[in-house]
Amino acid sequence: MKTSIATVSLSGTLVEKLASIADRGFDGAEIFENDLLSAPQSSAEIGRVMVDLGLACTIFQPFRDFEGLPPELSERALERMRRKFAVMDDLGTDLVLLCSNCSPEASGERNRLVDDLGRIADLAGKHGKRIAYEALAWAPHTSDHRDAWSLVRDVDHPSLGLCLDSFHSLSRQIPSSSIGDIRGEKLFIVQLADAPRLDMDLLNWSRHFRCMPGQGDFPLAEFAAAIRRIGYEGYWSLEIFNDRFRAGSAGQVARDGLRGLRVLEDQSKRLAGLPPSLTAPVEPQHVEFIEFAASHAEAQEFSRYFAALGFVEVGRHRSKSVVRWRQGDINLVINSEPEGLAHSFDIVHGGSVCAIGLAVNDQQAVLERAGALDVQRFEQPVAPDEWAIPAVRGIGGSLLYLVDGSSREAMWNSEFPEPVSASQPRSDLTRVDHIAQTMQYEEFLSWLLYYTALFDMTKTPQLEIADPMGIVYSQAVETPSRGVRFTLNGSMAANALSSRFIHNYFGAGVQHIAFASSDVFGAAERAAEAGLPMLEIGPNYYADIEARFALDPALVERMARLNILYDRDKDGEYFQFYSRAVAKRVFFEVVERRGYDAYGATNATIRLNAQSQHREPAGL
Ligand SMILES: O=C(O)c1ccc(O)c(O)c1
Ligand SMILES: [Mg+2]
Repeated sequence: MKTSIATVSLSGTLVEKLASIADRGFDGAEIFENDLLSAPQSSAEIGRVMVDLGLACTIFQPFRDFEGLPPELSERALERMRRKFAVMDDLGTDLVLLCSNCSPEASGERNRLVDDLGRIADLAGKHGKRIAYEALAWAPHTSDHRDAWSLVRDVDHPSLGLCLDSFHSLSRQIPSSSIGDIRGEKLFIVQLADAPRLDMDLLNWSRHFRCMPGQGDFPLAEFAAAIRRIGYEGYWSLEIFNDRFRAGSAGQVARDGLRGLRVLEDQSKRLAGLPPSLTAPVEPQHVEFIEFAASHAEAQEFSRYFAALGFVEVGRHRSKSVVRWRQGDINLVINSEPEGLAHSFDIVHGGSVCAIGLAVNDQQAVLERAGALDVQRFEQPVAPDEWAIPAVRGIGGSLLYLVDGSSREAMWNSEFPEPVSASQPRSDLTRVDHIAQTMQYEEFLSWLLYYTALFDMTKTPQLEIADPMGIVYSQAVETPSRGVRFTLNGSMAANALSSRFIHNYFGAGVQHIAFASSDVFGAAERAAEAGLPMLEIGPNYYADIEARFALDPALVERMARLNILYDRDKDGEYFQFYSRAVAKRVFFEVVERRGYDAYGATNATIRLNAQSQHREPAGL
């Protein structure tokens, strides 16, 4: 697959954009005219920069408002086009993008459109140039790629072809099967963008909300597969108009773009019956362990919470200052080593989660996919007799260990041989239900793509949750069998809990951990008795759910006493309670799912308000 990205997708000056694009490994770049107009370099100099960087100029764009104009305007537009050909010579491209006409002066009369497109194609041909005609979704006359194709087909000129842009086609829900009618050699360029499904006007949706393949809701794999089936051999070019991306790091956006493109390449090849280009994604089975970095004092605080929740310290590492707590299938590891990654993590963030271990049945497959998708591998020296667990970098510099599902018992026995406590863990908590990670709003889509690209995981729709200090965006990524679930949270509001977390914590990280229980009432009862600092929920909530869900008053009374929250949907019922936060950072949740598959989003507002009671007066 020949890859490209439009310069309009990234932040920075034109030369910086091109450097980031080349750095990440794209084959080419679309030069957006505005970027060129505002650059201090001449077009010839930009052309040389691209050659030096090894980037092809895949297309020069856009050229607007040509076909269907009154004759005198049409002549002027032709002259404008002629001048652009000189710029294209400097840039080293023969391809220019012509957007369907949006001018109020344009006619939609078909014969005129065919004639005009024929004239501009002739002109291009004389200059050795080619024109890719694109139907803008909001254009008054040609807004559908099927219409654009019928014009291109009827003009039937070697210098006129089509540009397919997934945004314009999929925002209008044009069936991708219609691409089958296009002749492959007449498709001059493919532009790709994903987008969230939004109910808004097409132009603003396109100019502000496009995102990288895999970050939105469009059926891009079908779109791309249909293009493969007609034998398209040209560039696949990302064209992402998004305010957030243009405000963010060009390197990160370019990396995510290429990551999304590689995944799309693989998915579309599989759909089109071609050999896949990536190792198939692996479904992580479950969370094998969660590792906390903590000083000795912080370790005591964590231990107090763990013990109250029914965990027991079952082992000490044979050579390191690391202990293992256990209950059910949950392993919590506290690392208080005076050096190494956990220690650096503790210095930066304070006691917190520095690593997560996911059990997988094919470590090698995950590593291969990580390598192909530019996910950073983490390697550290291991002692000769130490169990080496491969890891990749995750959120906020934390680690994601890939634990071999078949040898995990042997791993625990070898690394934590010493039994510590004679007492048995309670059986209130069975497994890790989900892990909530909080990040800057700007990183949100990036981490969403990280999980869904690397693993066999899909995302739920994005939710907006009302924090008393602003809106928090929340979205989950989960495996098909729900063995692993992460919820991602980010906010633009400076004082929302998620933003206070990032501020307090110096970066993105795990904000809470939810454990599954098959007896949430018993678990809450015993945790409270054992002194777990509970998050208290006010009485109005309980009056409301009793009425809203027609619940038995005796049950509601019990929930109120134990601070248990409730939700119900078509699938089933959800019960949940929360601890207070350890050192104002990480907190714990216990959930019982009775057929329910979501995360109690309506209760998140209640929880955020309850937590906001504990906010420090300074606003932290
Ligand atoms: O929003 C626009 O005007 C615009 C311009 C060029 C494109 O290729 C496009 O898809 C949209
Ligand atoms: Mg486009």
